[in-house]
Amino acid sequence: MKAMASAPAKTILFGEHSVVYGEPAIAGAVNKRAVVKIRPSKSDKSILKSYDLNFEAELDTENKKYVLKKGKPGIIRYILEALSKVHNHSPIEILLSSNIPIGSGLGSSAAVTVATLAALYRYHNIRFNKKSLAHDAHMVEEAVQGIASPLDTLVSTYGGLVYLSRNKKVEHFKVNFNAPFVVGYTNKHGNTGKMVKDVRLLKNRNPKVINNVISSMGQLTNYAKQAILKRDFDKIGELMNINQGFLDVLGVNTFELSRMVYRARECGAIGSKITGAGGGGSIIALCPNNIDQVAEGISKEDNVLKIRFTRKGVSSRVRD
Ligand SMILES: Nc1ncnc2c1ncn2[C@@H]1O[C@H](COP(=O)(O)OP(=O)(O)O)[C@@H](O)[C@H]1O
Ligand SMILES: C[C@@](O)(CCOP(=O)(O)O)CC(=O)O
Ligand SMILES: [Mg+2]
Repeated sequence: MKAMASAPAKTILFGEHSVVYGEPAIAGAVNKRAVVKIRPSKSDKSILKSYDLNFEAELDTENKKYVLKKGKPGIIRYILEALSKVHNHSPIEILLSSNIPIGSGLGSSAAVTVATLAALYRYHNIRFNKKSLAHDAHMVEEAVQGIASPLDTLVSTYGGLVYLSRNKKVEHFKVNFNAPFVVGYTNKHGNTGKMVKDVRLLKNRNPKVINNVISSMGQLTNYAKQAILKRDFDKIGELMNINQGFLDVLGVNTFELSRMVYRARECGAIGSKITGAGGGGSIIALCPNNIDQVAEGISKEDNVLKIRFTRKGVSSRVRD
């Protein structure tokens, strides 16, 4: 029996970090995916391989440990945590492919987690639905990172452009929002777990100021929801720029992210902001009239990722 599953990356338009404190957020699945294939191992060891990420590890699924043969370990923790929830420790081979830039604010950890869990459920013939999968994947991200909102795993599971409300209700935007966005990413990576913890420490040291900022970010997300429904690009852009200011206040901005944010605006973007946890990683720029100029401007010193929003969430199948 072989099982495979794939899940999309995402980009957060509004509400990263504040969503961790229960504020609303808006994020969309994008056309970059993580693919996980599982089959019985040819030896008595469980093996994890990724040619795309250039790593290989032997997994001790019972003790959540691994021996790294090649590459960087980070993402393995999400896979081991997923295995500890579902797998019976029989020796398996896991092959991970992904075209999502990793540690770049585009939700590679969520996509890998969702795809791994879905492939495992298929492999073990365990019934699941999107609701249970999104929940389990959120638990994995929380266990690995210490703190995590349900946003990334929800979007990666369901696909589409999603509004997550204060009371954790998921609404799918019906608008055709195949909007003119450019994503720029730097070679300096961020680490979500660390950034989320740093924001918490800042908030603990300055509760009155930071609590107000976080609730303003929630308010801003609700204004953005209205602007998206009306396809009012000027308003969306203005709100993205305010959101960027708030993210700077939270301490997740960097020199490289700022460079991309301002370069995008200089080249005609009507809004640009960090997307994801920051501390490195990506920005998103709204540029309805000049995508090419903005992409060219960013690519002078950083990288551009061509994205499209996609309705396609997780997908999975088995083969005998
Ligand atoms: N080349 C790499 N190989 C394996 N894991 C990596 C590599 N680069 C970063 N990681 C790990 O991948 C994870 C990325 O998750 P996260 O920080 O949430 O960023 P994102 O989800 O935006 O990609 C982190 O645990 C990080 O340590
Ligand atoms: C900062 C945060 O809001 C989003 C993190 O996204 P990413 O892992 O950087 O893609 C954290 C979370 O929602 O759990
Ligand atoms: Mg992540």
